[in-house]
Amino acid sequence: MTPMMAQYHAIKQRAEGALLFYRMGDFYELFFDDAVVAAEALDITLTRRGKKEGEDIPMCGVPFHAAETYLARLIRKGFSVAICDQTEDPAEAKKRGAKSVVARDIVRVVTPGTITEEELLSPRSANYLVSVAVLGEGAALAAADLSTGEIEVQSLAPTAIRDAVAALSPAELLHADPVPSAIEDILQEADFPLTSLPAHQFDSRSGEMQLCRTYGVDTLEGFGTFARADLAALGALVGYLELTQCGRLPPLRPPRRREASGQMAIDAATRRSLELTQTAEGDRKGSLLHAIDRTRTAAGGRMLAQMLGAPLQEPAAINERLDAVAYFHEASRLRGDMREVLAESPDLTRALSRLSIGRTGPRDLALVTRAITGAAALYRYLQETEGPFERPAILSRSLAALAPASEGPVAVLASELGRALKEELPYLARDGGFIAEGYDDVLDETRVLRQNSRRVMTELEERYRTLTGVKSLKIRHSKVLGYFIEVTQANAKALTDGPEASLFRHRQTMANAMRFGTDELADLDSRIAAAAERALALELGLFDELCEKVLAEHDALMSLAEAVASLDVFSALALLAAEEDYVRPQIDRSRRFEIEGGRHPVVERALKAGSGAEFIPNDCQLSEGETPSLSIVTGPNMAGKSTFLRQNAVIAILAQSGSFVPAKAAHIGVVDRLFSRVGASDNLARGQSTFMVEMLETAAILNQASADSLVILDEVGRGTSTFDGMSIAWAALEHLHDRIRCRGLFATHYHELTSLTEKLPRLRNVSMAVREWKGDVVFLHEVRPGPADRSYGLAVAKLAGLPKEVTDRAAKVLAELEAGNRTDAPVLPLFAAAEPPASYDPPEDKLGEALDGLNPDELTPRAALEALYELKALRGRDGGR
Ligand SMILES: Nc1ncnc2c1ncn2[C@@H]1O[C@H](COP(=O)(O)OP(=O)(O)OP(=O)(O)O)[C@@H](O)[C@H]1O
Repeated sequence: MTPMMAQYHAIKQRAEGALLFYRMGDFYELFFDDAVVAAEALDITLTRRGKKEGEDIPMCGVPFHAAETYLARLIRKGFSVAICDQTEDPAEAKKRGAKSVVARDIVRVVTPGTITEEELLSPRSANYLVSVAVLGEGAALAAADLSTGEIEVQSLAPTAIRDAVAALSPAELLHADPVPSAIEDILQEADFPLTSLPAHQFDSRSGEMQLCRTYGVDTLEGFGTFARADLAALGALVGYLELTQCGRLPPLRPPRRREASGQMAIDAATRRSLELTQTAEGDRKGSLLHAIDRTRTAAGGRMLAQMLGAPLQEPAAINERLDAVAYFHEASRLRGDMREVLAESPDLTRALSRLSIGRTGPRDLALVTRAITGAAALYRYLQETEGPFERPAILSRSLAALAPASEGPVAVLASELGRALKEELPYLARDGGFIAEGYDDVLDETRVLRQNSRRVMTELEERYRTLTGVKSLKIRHSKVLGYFIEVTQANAKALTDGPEASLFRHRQTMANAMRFGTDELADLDSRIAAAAERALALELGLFDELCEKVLAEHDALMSLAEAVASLDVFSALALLAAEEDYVRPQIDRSRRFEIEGGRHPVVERALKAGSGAEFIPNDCQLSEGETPSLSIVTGPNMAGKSTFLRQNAVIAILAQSGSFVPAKAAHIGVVDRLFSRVGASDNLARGQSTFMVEMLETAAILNQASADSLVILDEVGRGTSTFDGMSIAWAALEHLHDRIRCRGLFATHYHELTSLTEKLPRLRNVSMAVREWKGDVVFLHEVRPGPADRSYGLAVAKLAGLPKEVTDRAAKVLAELEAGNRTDAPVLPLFAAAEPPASYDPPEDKLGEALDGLNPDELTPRAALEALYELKALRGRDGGR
């Protein structure tokens, strides 16, 4: 093996699972399997270089200058790449002997979850590296966004991991190897890159030490209290960040605790079915987020996505947000002014992260300046405009965070950066020429010589012309020769044989010209070169100083960036409300769900863009006074059931995220958990039958929903034989009605279910209105009280273009079946066996009633203890009910 290959193998071993980009001259080369994989993924030529054990060594390479593009493609495909650079000057290596290899080392491992480059990141979504730790009964998720320096942790039960992971939608997930059994399934169905780390990296004790090391503290007490699983997840996460960044970590903010308890719980299946932030196909376009996003900054876009992904539960917190939206809703002039500033506001958060890891350039400094001046303008608008009502708390907080942009060190920083930087800036600091004239005296002096060189040269040229009498004599410059004198062959004699011949040294003979040098020129040349070098060194020094000055204000700038994002979000939501005619929802702790004239933002938008058809608004009432109720929705396919179901879930999410809602009026008692199941067919890839998936999901709902939940089910039991499916749907409805007593919407094709309203007092029937016209159906998309009279399946089949023979024949079969059914009413096998009581009485729930009668806020500790004894006793009597 050649010494270079030996070095390659030693380094490759340390790269673990990553592809190794091995720097050779102007290329990053890949060898062996890496080359085969990368050539295929990048669609580049696979060549060979040398042999190992008689076999050709496969190789492919990407040019150093274009490496980022290739890197981006590999990362997008889920690969990790270890960048191995030369760590010494090749000249140094030569000194050790002609055959010695240039020292190289991995300088960074680029993985999907640890990228910071603008080119690799999507500006409007967070890029989360997530680690999951399971320790016995406890589990934790830690998540970091390296591009913003944010890091957070949440403790949860192992059963809650799936939904929490879905909420974060990770760019990369870290887990222990061997895989804890609690997460085996989650990993199996993951559609994001997974990285396994040896189990010892998930050790809570060493995790704690790792965190203390990273944050430079002796104890973590100042950051709050952490469970063992938290420490394990955080420790593994931070350890991995350090490993991949090879020690160059941005200043991470102390881990923040994500309080899942304050949020509306939305499980993974619900997120998928409602297409909150992406469609089933994984596109942003067509998602709810896309339909409502009017933000103008990338950070605002990320904040909105975060809010929509984690709606709140606390009415006070929700109303605080709604106040901010209402403020901008009314103050349309202020909103317009601010949004013009926002449109020009750059992504300060990500620039700060790049600055702190040194992956930055002069343009990021200019970006900081623009961000601060923009923030100052926002501050002025907000401060000086008299609003429609007293400034809401959120906006007052933003105002306070923006204040430093107009005075104090941050404002000083902006003006200093403004003075320091030129208008046109190079991408890299090492290209030089970015510090403005007049900022630094020494630099200016150094530059004078270079700037004057043109004048000095013209003077010199004139002098040499007089001396030699050659009018066409020129002073020119080339990379190889530096400055030189050029005359035509014919004129050369004047220099070689003239009176001043001793002055001129012959340097080069060209076809038509002769080139000469003089001591003066050589001297000037080296002074100019030295000055340029010195100027660059000075500029680089100033660049570092400026970066340090920016980082000294890191925390203030981060708060500034957050305030700008928040103003963007609330003014964007206000604009949305104004443009799309949304209304402020009334939010409280009741169990009401009353929507008047609700609409679906995405379907409405699609209709507008497509046929231009009007969206028909529909009411939805899932409560009677304070008591929750359920609705069964019937009607033919294509009549708009799914849309109606989803729109109400979406309205609840929007409202609790702090947005106005697409409706005429809305009164919603906060929803603690939202379940939505609309079609389960897309899970077939998991290798489970549609029916099995549906049952698993229905089980999850029936086990987890509470009286504060909102449950939306579309055609449960569809994937099995009619009677089985109907029986299950029937029993599930009863359970939701009697035991859980939640709010819910239930779409079904089983018309038999509509008769359940006779037995279940808090169940209603609604249906999608349809008109028949000359044998064809016309969908009115209107929700009306009462069940649908029949299913119109045949009419829809006709609409879909089924051959006429088939629909005619089907009509005959249907008529026969219906005739048969009339004499022979269907018996549901499940209930036929169980003989359901004719008049249905919900079982008595003494324990529940006793609980309902307690108000913890009014109890003394002693009374509480007594109440607890009573409840225990009741449970004993109830036989466990
Ligand atoms: N309220 C509405 N106003 C106007 N058009 C609507 C409305 N609701 C639905 N539509 C239109 O009808 C189409 C079908 O709606 P949707 O998918 O909700 O029907 P469905 O009854 O659930 O059908 P299926 O039972 O086959 O799933 C939508 O794509 C939309 O174009």
